[in-house]
Amino acid sequence: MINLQPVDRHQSLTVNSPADVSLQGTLQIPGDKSISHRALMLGALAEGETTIRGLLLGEDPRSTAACFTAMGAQISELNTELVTVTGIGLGQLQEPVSILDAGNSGTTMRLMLGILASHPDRFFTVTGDDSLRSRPMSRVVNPLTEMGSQIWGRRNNSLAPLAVRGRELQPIQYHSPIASAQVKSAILLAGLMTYGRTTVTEPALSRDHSERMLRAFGAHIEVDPETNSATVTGYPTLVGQQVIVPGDISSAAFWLVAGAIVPGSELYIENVGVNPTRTGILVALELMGADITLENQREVAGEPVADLRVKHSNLKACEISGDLIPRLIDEIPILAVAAVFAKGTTIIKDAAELRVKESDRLQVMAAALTKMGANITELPDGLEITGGGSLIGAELDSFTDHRIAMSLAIASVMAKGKTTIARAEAASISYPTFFDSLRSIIKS
Ligand SMILES: O=C(O)C1=C[C@@H](OP(=O)(O)O)[C@@H](O)[C@H](O)C1
Ligand SMILES: C=C(OP(=O)(O)O)C(=O)O
Repeated sequence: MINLQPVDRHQSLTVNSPADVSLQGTLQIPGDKSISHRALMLGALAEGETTIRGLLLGEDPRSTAACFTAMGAQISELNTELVTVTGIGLGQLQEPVSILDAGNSGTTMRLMLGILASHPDRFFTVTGDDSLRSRPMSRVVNPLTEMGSQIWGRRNNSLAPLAVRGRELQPIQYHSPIASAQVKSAILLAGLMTYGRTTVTEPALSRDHSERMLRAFGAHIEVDPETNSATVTGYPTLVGQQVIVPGDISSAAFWLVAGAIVPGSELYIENVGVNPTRTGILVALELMGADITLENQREVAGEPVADLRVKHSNLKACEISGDLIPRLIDEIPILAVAAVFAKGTTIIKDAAELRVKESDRLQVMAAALTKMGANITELPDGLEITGGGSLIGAELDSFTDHRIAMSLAIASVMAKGKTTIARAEAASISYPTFFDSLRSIIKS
């Protein structure tokens, strides 16, 4: 029997688990977080009305909606059925009368900086929560400064709170040192309001939702898959669109791993976005020998979608590195849990980026899984995990990181004894109904 105590704000999750259960059922997962942010932002910048179906109702898109409402976009009440954004047209954002708050959301802050920097003569201030105020913004501030923007902040303009005075910018050809969709998107969004052609080249391809959606809204976007570069031509007319947001594969990842590691399980996960720049989790789990099938593959509003079926299987270790990392960057905490139940030693490397997410995810996962009895070593840029196939309950903390809260919750289902996860409510950043869904699939 698993006893999963309810999680409310500021409460702990308690799981009592002798793992004599399996996971069974059909799951609908919430909308894709990356696509939700972009639909709200482009809807605000476009002319006319944008409709969004399937928006993620997590805290992060709520932060984006609040920021753009403060700058004059009309956004209807947020719900999953239908959200309407009445855009105000490219370059027309109003100067907000107060500080813009990106909350916990790196995507909101970084993408928005590109938009704000290119709005001449407006003044903006941007902040976020404790976690976001410690995350590096220089990765977007530097290229935007190269384009001529004026941005000030703590620690040599690299940490929020930030102040921005919008200006007419110059186009650049930027070679990003990191594969980051947030960096790429911030520059492309700045390039929308910059005469000429602005190009971003990245060392490996990161998620391409911005390129797809910008094109759908009417921007001129060229991509070169040979060089991983994307170019935007300034001052297009953006026209409101009908966006349908698929389910978030980063949220589905928790069920894919849970179904794979809990004996006797079978889960069916409907309506999952399977954009190739996001399917690294499927590649990694396939390398580990997971039993996952893609059904009903289709295209919905410019994004590939499928239903996923996962059944328990005996996993084996694998190596996850290189160009695969940006394709599964947010799934590494839950992949570490999978590796605990895989035969052999799994190596995850080239993933130093995890140290500057909502928490230092390498350090936090290594410490939490060590406390649960796993054989895990923190590497400078990754993790080394020798699968032992068993965990014990422990007192854990999410460190207010949503991916950590959910990864440890799945680990706790497989742990013998009682696990508590403090600040488990962090899950609501990207998956407000996560614990209800977990409760619904536990069968004893
Ligand atoms: O562009 C996006 O929507 C995102 C990009 C990724 O961040 P980086 O660009 O920092 O890798 C990812 O971790 C984040 O959850 C969402
Ligand atoms: C890193 C994440 O998001 P963001 O950078 O938008 O805070 C995430 O969702 O795991």
